[in-house]
Amino acid sequence: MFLYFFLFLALIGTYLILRPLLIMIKLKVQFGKQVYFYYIPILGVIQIYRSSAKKGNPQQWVIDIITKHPEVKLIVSNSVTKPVFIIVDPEYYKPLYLDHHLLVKHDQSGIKEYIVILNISFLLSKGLLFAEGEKWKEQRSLLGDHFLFEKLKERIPMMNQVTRDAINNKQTVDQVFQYICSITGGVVIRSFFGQEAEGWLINDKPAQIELGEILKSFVLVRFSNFFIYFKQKLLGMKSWDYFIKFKQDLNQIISKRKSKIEKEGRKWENGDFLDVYLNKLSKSKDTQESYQYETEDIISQFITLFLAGTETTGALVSNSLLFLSENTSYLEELRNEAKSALVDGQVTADSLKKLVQLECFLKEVMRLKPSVVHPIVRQPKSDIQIKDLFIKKGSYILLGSFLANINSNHYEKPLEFNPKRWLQSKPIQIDNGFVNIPFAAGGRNCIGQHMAMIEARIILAHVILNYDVIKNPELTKVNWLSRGIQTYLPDDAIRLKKLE
Ligand code: HEM
Repeated sequence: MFLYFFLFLALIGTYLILRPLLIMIKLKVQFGKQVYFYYIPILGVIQIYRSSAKKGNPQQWVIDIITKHPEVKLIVSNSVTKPVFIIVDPEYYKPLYLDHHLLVKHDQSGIKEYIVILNISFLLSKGLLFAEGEKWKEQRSLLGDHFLFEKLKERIPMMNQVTRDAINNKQTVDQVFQYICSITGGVVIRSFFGQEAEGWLINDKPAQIELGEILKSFVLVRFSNFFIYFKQKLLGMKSWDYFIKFKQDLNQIISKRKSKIEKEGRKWENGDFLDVYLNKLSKSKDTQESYQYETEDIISQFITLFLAGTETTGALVSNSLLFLSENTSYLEELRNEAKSALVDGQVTADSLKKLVQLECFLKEVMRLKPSVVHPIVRQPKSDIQIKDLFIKKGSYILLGSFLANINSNHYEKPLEFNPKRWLQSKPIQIDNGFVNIPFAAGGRNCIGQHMAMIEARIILAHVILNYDVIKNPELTKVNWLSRGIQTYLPDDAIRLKKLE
């Protein structure tokens, strides 16, 4: 009896392990050369990305597939017993961006689980990135207008100031990514809390630096395993009390603004996100609105914007500096453009428009080394049919456009770094409007995209006017760090040295 039970379990186990392979074979029969499949029992796509990362670039395996086989529309692999669909053809992923309600964000490495275990749900759950349904809609409509250029341009002087303060403090820079993130993080903090967060220290370090470190350790747990979590718990490394401490700090900052309003009346002179929230908070108490805002909404949204806006924009600027260190003629060209665009040493709303070459440069960097390679992994809420492709509920989906962006069907010499292509009338040969979408597309696209592009232009203009950008002489080959599978980052590749 026991033997039959064991055999039964073994049969089920074998079926589950082989199930993705059967799906891949079926797709191969249906699509022929247009489907590429890569099956590794149980480990699947995680193992493929890991071994590619060990060779210096986690994305190299997919780049190789697309370079050798531009006809591929779909790469299929597995994650334990589930199929993973990497959708390459824009015609297939476009409907999913447009109808984003068909999919749900997948808790990639148990982030929600950790949040519950650690009792730190205030961190992200109410923020835009992870909220779903009505809660997401409400938050998006509350903040949407404040991310439009007309509103953001009021923040341009602050962005100049934060960048120039950082530059004044540093003669040479070795840790370029961290340095740039201290600027992009500073901009998010100031955009959210205005002057109220001036001088905010966490563990005696500037908040924009320490907060980045804390979130990194959180992300490390997210992308690693329980072992690290317990190690941190048992050995007392990077205590989770940090989270509690900065929640207290944030509560204090919010209370300070509230009492200021009580004393001086509501002036709205700050125009920062805290104002937007406090305004909403006071109104939703008076009226019987369906969604009642609380202080935790504010904290959660701040952490979300810091997480979504700091390293992404930081990676864009750092990656741009690497390309500049490899091509000094571009460096000179962009310096000249920046010099002529600045007004009294400041980038203004008008001078931003003159940074045309710089904008093309950033676009080309994002095409080849995107700050977000894929949006967060998705799962269909129920079985879906996209054209002739059927995807079962619960499968994993990685949406494009990184692979479309390096495909010879869409670009001439796709792997060549050529910012000038963006000055051509038709840089993308076949384009359904979804080939070059570094900020995703549709209703769930990046709310911070204009802010990111304004910031990146301002920071890069100031940095190249003040520093020489040098490739790390000790490095023979640039390795690209894998932060999950999301961000592309050159490992310790550049140095900055103040110009005489
Ligand atoms: C170069 C910089 C940036 C890039 C490449 C980028 C890219 C993206 C992408 C691809 C998404 C879609 C993610 C998904 O659906 O899984 C996204 C979402 C988001 N981004 Fe950005 N982002 C950048 C900067 C920023 C900035 C500066 C902010 C705000 C301070 C921001 C805030 C957000 C938020 C809140 C979402 C979630 C939006 C929603 O689900 O409604 N991002 N971003």
